[in-house]
Amino acid sequence: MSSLPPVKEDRIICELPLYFTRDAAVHTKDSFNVTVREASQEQKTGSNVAKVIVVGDVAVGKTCLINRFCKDTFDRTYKATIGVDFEMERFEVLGVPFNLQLWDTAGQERFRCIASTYYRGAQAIIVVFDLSNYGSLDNAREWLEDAMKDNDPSSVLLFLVGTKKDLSHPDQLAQMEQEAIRLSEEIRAEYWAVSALSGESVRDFFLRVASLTFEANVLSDLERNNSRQARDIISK
Ligand SMILES: Nc1nc2c(ncn2[C@@H]2O[C@H](COP(=O)(O)OP(=O)(O)OP(=O)(O)O)[C@@H](O)[C@H]2O)c(=O)[nH]1
Repeated sequence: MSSLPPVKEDRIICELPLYFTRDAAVHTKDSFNVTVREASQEQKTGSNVAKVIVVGDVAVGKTCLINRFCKDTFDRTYKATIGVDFEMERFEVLGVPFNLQLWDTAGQERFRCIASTYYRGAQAIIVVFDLSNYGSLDNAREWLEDAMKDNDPSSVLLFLVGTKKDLSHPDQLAQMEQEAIRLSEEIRAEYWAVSALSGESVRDFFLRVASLTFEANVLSDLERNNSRQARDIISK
């Protein structure tokens, strides 16, 4: 396993459980595309996969963020996501194969209905806003509430991600980050600031998502096994 840069402490806002979440995940690089229909069927494959949905205002940079990580590309031309797009990314966490299903949803109002039908069963929600656009941070809470409707708040990991860090003037950035950190504390999300253009923090961010979702899956497997064993003992 290659060693990874340590996670910056100042990015860890809320107290998520930390058993083996540091430097644990490795991106195995052989990502693959499947259709949304195939992905929907794959949702039931169990603890070696986590569903992650990416939501946020139109043109905040959701697709670019995913493409920077999955394909190491960046496109300056805006192409709206229609409904949802899907990427499956492979990792190894502590040597164990693990997949992230990344659901890139449309920010445009007219596609919101279609996109929201894919929210159910998310293990992590990434709410994206644009660090050069105050309005997109204002709307982050509404996106989160929408994405939470069909999910269990006690088991979903939340991330608040400010994109386009390269565009922000330092003064504006400081003010936006202050506001974003306040919101992330309130909603118990982990806050990250990234740039898909430069690639800053993108890789660290997704490795963090992989590590935390892997850990959550392992813990819930353990819990299930323990309660099954307890039931077996009681019924004997
Ligand atoms: N400078 C800069 N521009 C960015 C960055 N990320 C995205 N962009 C630009 O912002 C625009 C919108 O990016 P998208 O990734 O398509 O936005 P989106 O959130 O997926 O948009 P919808 O699919 O409509 O919801 C594009 O023109 C990108 O080139 C970034 O980190 N820095």
